[in-house]
Amino acid sequence: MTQLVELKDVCLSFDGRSVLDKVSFTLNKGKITTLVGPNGAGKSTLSKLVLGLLSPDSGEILRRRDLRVGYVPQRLYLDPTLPLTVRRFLQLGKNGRLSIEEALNRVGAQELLDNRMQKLSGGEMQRVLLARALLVKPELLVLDEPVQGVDISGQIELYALIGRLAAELHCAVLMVSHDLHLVMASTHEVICLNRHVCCHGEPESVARHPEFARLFGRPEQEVLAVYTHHHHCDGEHHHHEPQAPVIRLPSRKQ
Ligand SMILES: Nc1ncnc2c1ncn2[C@@H]1O[C@H](COP(=O)(O)OP(=O)(O)OP(=O)(O)O)[C@@H](O)[C@H]1O
Repeated sequence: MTQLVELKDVCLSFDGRSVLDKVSFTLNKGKITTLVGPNGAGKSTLSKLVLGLLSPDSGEILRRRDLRVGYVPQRLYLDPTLPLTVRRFLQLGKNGRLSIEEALNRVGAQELLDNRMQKLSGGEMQRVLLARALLVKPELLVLDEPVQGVDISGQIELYALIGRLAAELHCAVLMVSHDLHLVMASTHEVICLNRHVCCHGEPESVARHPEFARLFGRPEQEVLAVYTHHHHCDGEHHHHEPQAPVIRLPSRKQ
């Protein structure tokens, strides 16, 4: 079965204020789905519904039985005075399906094993959080802003890494992102959310959708080149290379 989670007409209010209205979509094995939308659009809330941390007021969420889920939360508070190494941090979440070493290897962060968590750079921290999410050998990865605190080239690398992990583990990914520019090359589907689903589909079609333009600005206002990665195989080596922009998108205006 490729379908892992299905949301049907999900609604949720906080204190009488509607935050999500009739949201429906499915998450499938091997597919990366990205939620984009402005601040307060309900992206994190929707991720928590998918994870089962919140329940909808109405509508249905069908999850495959015993689904293994890895989660990278939007915020992680670490006591700056706590002497916590990466190894110890990962041991706290360990459940034995993947070793700590293998999880770190998969995210290219094996050399961080004995580093202090509080001393990690933004990109290193995100890799360690991804490694923690991999320990369960997830069938679904839920990543709430997995590139936050990372510079542009680091973001491109992280998105490429997430794409590789989804393919290697053949897992579904639900990712929250603030914008579509850099995530485009690594996602199969985009859901543009503003409390309801404004538009939904392949990244190129969402980028051209009038609702997306209304939320994020018009292409003529300011444009940003989009990174796309191309696969080159010369028989021995497999490369991922940044290429010239193939599509120009509006920058987000708030
Ligand atoms: N536990 C809660 N109680 C009350 N209101 C909440 C709660 N959690 C979220 N909200 C509200 O729900 C709305 C959606 O919040 P959410 O964090 O899901 O948005 P988001 O799209 O992830 O935003 P951002 O991009 O800023 O992270 C916001 O107005 C927020 O204040």
